[in-house]
Amino acid sequence: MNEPVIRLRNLARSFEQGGVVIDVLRGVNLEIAPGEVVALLGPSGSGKSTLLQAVGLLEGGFRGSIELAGTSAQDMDAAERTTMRREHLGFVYQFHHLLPDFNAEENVILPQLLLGVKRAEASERARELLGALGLDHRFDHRPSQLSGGEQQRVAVARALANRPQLVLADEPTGNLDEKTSDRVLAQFLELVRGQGNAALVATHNERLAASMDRVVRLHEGVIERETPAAMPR
Ligand SMILES: Nc1ncnc2c1ncn2[C@@H]1O[C@H](COP(=O)(O)OP(=O)(O)OP(=O)(O)O)[C@@H](O)[C@H]1O
Repeated sequence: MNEPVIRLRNLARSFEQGGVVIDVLRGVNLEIAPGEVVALLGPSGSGKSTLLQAVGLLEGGFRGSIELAGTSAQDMDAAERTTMRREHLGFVYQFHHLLPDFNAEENVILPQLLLGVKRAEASERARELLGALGLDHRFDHRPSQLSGGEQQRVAVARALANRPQLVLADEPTGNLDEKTSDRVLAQFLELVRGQGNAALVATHNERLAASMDRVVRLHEGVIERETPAAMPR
């Protein structure tokens, strides 16, 4: 079997608030194979965002182990985590977090420049992705000049620009109306599959989840159920 892009072992995270300790993640075990698209379902407060933050190497304070692309995140310092994120991960959030002073194309070019890609090549890649998402006519629009669905599609293009091995999406279309949300998500999944990226997508949408390769359900900080059966370990 191919080496998983991500391997979580006994991942745990607690928060202390007002002297009370809340165990949000209580021993999560999860592996995602290259190119596998996984839905992360669970009631509000079950720890989906916390799990995505851990996998995205965005926050410390976790117990257990995280291996990304065969490398343990345990001993990485902040600079190494940033490099891992840039090289291996793409992020799509509920709110697009695009840079307001840059146009759509520039927002997709920037993460590539940070990896040392030449401007002309980065521009070509940005246009190819934006074009695939139906935004040919929006290259030079700033985020404020785009609709919510268009903004989110630019965010999708940005997340995929560096061909990440794993795309992390946290309720990626949660702030859009249902029809737009369905359309953007379908495009997102099509692109992810077309490029062979693996993805972990937190969502409340059961129908959408059912269209992915695997559904993982988080309940009170542990993975309660997986459909279809988990990969053999
Ligand atoms: N920095 C923090 N300090 C204290 N508690 C936190 C912190 N971050 C998250 N929590 C708590 O952890 C729990 C899980 O939060 P999380 O955002 O991971 O859930 P979620 O499954 O993503 O929920 P939703 O579907 O509503 O987005 C919540 O009870 C939340 O209050």
